Amino acid sequence: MLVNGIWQEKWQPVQAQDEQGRFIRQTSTFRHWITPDGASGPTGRGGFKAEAGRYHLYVAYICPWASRTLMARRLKGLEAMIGVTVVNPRLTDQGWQFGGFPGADEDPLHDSRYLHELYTRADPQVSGRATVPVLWDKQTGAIVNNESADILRMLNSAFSHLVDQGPNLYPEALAAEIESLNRDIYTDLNNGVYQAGFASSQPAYEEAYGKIFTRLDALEARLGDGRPYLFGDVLTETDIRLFVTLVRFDAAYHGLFKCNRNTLNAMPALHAYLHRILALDGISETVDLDHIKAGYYSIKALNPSGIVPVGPRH
Ligand SMILES: N[C@@H](CCC(=O)N[C@@H](CS)C(=O)NCC(=O)O)C(=O)O
Repeated sequence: MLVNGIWQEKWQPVQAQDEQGRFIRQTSTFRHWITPDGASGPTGRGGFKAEAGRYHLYVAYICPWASRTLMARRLKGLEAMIGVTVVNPRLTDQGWQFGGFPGADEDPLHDSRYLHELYTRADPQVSGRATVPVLWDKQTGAIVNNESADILRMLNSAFSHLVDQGPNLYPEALAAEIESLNRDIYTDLNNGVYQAGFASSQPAYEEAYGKIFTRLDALEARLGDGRPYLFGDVLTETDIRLFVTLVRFDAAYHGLFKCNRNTLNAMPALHAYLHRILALDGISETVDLDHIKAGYYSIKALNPSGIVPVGPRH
């Protein structure tokens, strides 16, 4: 991680913990918003007007948070508006690296070697983790935002006057229900799997494991009434937020993170839901199982041998 703009060599991919051994997720540093006219959004400062070709997304296919933004970019038809660069799935002691793995890109904008160089380019005094996703502004050389929940929401609406495509991922009429289910899915699943995987005590692990499978059982029942998506016929941002965890479940969380009561194959409604979303136009291209497995299984603290399991293949 970075402290006052200096990369810390003793960086460990295991994140902060509380006194009971529970994993604690760090907060994001850059919180500006792209808006149709450049006015400021709910957080951060203004000056980031929606314009074709001005912004660039840095992502990792391994990363569920980054994948949210890739999915939104695809669903909203923004590929021609916003470029994408995919980092190497294996975290190094310098954090995310460009190139050096099939499907990983070099940095097309600054020829950086590591992602943290973008953070210090944007703010020479920055402190914090150099995480993906990063939404970069080519015009001012700034990081607009590195919080996937914000990016997902701004991609839904900021460019609609330029490209009118895809579902409204955040319909006003569902806002309260979306916020509430987002919270449950984040706590129990998106972050819950990391809490299971990075727990450093038996009770912390079991607490996370319990939350994960209670939530999966509830979602299996919810989808069991035949609805295609969580809120019925329309796909929302909540579906994206659930999908990114489900699509990694059997390949990474079941084995490496010990979320192993069952695989998702054993939950028919969730399994069908996962494949329904995967079959949407362009979505399978936002998922790369080789990156996902290589990335998660390169976490030395959890898998010292670095051996990557052969299965599952899809
Ligand atoms: N709050 C961030 C979290 C992003 C995040 O944790 N990304 C991970 C990859 S899955 C990362 O870049 N980790 C590197 C690090 O923590 O140094 C978001 O949702 O955008």
